[in-house]
Amino acid sequence: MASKLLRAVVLGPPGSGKGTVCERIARSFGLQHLSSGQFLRESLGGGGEAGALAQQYLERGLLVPDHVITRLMVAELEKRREQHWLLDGFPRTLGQAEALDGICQLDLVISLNIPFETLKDRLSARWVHPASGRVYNMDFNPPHTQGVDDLTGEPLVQREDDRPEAVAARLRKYKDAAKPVMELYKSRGILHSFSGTETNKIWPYVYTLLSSRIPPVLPEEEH
Ligand SMILES: Nc1ncnc2c1ncn2[C@H]1C[C@H](O)[C@@H](COP(=O)(O)OP(=O)(O)OP(=O)(O)O)O1
Ligand SMILES: Nc1nc2c(ncn2[C@@H]2O[C@H](COP(=O)(O)OP(=O)(O)O)[C@@H](O)[C@H]2O)c(=O)[nH]1
Repeated sequence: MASKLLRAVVLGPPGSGKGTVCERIARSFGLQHLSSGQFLRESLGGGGEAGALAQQYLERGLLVPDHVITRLMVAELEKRREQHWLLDGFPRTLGQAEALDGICQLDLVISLNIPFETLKDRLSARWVHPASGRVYNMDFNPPHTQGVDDLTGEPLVQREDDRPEAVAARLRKYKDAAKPVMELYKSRGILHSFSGTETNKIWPYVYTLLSSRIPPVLPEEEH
């Protein structure tokens, strides 16, 4: 078993289950789940330059410019040089992938390939706790009490860009930006694609792949 630090990325369209799969991997293998969306949300209101810049984009549901997110992610990765990590939401463009290449060598890229109809259904049933980024789904993982976050009891909200009218355009945009990123990782032989409509069915394959690189701290069924 390799002892070097694992550098992994999970790619997939909005609603594909990146956050859900990353949480399971983080728990099962004891590695850090680093979500670019989460870092951006945390940077807002902190008085910093990155936060002020990012806010203008997030308010409008837009991707932030490459240099803003790259600077933020590089700073976070620098703090975690001695840890295994897994990226969720970054890189999202070829420019970001090239910047990431400048600071590390990726071992593994997991791509979640989920049918469009499934994505639409999931996003319209997604509810989030804005402060923490915790995500619920009214069918798949509902909160204990309807409409409120399990840990804080604060209200859950539906994101504007999860409305069905906004989803198709969002998915198209994702595809255009992600295609060259996937091609890059495929050409390098580190891309592993998983297709299906249910995270629970994809999970055992993801677990097996990860187990070949890093020892698990929890068995597959205890994610
Ligand atoms: N790598 C990135 N490049 C540019 N903008 C980003 C990046 N990551 C996140 N953002 C911005 C734009 C996103 O709309 C916002 C929130 O990100 P995130 O929580 O990952 O949700 P998302 O819009 O990607 O939807 P989803 O969780 O459905 O994939 O942050
Ligand atoms: N019905 C159903 N919902 C799922 C499944 N996997 C994840 N979800 C939900 O689908 C939504 C999108 O998942 P998320 O992990 O946020 O995806 P991301 O946008 O790629 O990070 C969330 O509400 C999840 O709880 C699944 O297998 N079935």
